[in-house]
Amino acid sequence: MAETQESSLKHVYFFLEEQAAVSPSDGFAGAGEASRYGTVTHAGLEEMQKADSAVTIEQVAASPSGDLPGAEYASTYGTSIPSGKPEMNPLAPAFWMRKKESASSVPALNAASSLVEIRKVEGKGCGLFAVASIPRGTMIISEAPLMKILNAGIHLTWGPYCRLSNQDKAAYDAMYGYQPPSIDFDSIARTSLVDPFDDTMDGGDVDKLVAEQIRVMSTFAINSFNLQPHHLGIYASISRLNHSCVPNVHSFINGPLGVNTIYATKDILPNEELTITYLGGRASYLPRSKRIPELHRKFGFICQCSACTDQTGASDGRRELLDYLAWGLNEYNDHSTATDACIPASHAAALSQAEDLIITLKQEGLDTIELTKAYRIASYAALKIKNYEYALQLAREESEVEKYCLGTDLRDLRRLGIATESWFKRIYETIEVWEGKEVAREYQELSKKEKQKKKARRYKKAKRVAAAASCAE
Ligand SMILES: C[S@@+](CC[C@H](N)C(=O)[O-])C[C@H]1O[C@@H](n2cnc3c(N)ncnc32)[C@H](O)[C@@H]1O
Repeated sequence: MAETQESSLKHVYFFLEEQAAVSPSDGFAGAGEASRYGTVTHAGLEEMQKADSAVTIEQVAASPSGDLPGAEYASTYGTSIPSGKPEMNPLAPAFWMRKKESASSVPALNAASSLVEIRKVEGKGCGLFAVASIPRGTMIISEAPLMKILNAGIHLTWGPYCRLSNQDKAAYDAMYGYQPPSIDFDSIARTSLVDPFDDTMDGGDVDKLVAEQIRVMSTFAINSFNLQPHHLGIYASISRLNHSCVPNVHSFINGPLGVNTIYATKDILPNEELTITYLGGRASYLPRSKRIPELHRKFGFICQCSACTDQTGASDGRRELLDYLAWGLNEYNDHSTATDACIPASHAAALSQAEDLIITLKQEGLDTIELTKAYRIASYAALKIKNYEYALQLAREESEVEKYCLGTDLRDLRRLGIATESWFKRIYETIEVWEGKEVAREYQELSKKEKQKKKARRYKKAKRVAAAASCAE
């Protein structure tokens, strides 16, 4: 059991690796980081779920954000991104820009949402912008992929592209494209896609065809998301989301629904740009001096977000602290000894460290999916020291963040036993084992009441926001 718990702990911070799914949402930590923070696949979570204990830290490894664009080309095309990482672009290393100017004409967005529209943005091509006030927790877009391919090779884009309807082809053709110089698109096209024995084409025809295939492949490369477990997908609207190191929306690939959902993780004002993070895992916590070159190397742009332009050092200081806190909590388990100052050696110390992590994430504006995992660890530690009320309060906080990042249709997470709902169940079971049925029932009642109070407060706030918005109009 000790071994199971420890290996599970390795995954507590899998989300740190994940949020990339860049989305093109959900990150870009280097391959070397994988062993330190661990990554969790659905299969891995299922394994973790098998461990049987009243409360084990595997339950802490909560909500997946495994929606990020695929890393799966890595093996085929030689990038160093480990498979399964939620990176926005599997072909990321060393992109060079192919057609930034293509954004000069703004294509009509077949909007998957009436809350956003596509606009040109100076220096970024196009992006998605709010056309109304969008309160935190709003599901802004729910979109099926325009096209998806098996993540076994970029050459697989050509066939599905040719079969797109004219309308979908037009949406695809309007998208932004890069050619990563690290990938030899030309030889992929000539060896995998052109029949060398076809003598009906002359050399000029072949070159034209190859150029067209390269265009299609490079568009897919920069705009695709990782659809677990085996596909990559490109979205007419969602692939238009630009990056910020302080994002205001979260992308979640909801497998059972077959859609990518975009939720507002902050209150968004009319005309504000919607942004996701292309960075995941520890890469999010890099100081700007390292983050900026990393984004440039992988995506070909210089990030000008508020964190990257902060010259005061405050943002860098917080990210350094986040890295320290998160790494230590990742190493924490029921048997931790303080071999390193940042690894909590007791549950009380872990609780305090997780609280610091929560506060710092909020201060840095990273109050998105990472926060659910921080709450889960804090709740786990509180439960271990038998502070049941606090454990439940932290679980309710987690549940709220889960809702505003992922929504409520979480069939996959429930099936895997990693949704907050399952964590609540585990807390009650643990109380029952340790304190008896009656006490567990009392806590359940108490938590129900607190949930209702919270709901009433949320409702009042939503009414206030709606009233303020109608006054402004
Ligand atoms: C998935 S596309 C995003 C949509 C794209 N801007 C468009 O016009 O369709 C990714 C590309 O957008 C641009 N981009 C994304 N975020 C950016 C940012 N914060 N600053 C500048 N360019 C950015 C980069 O060129 C990047 O390679």
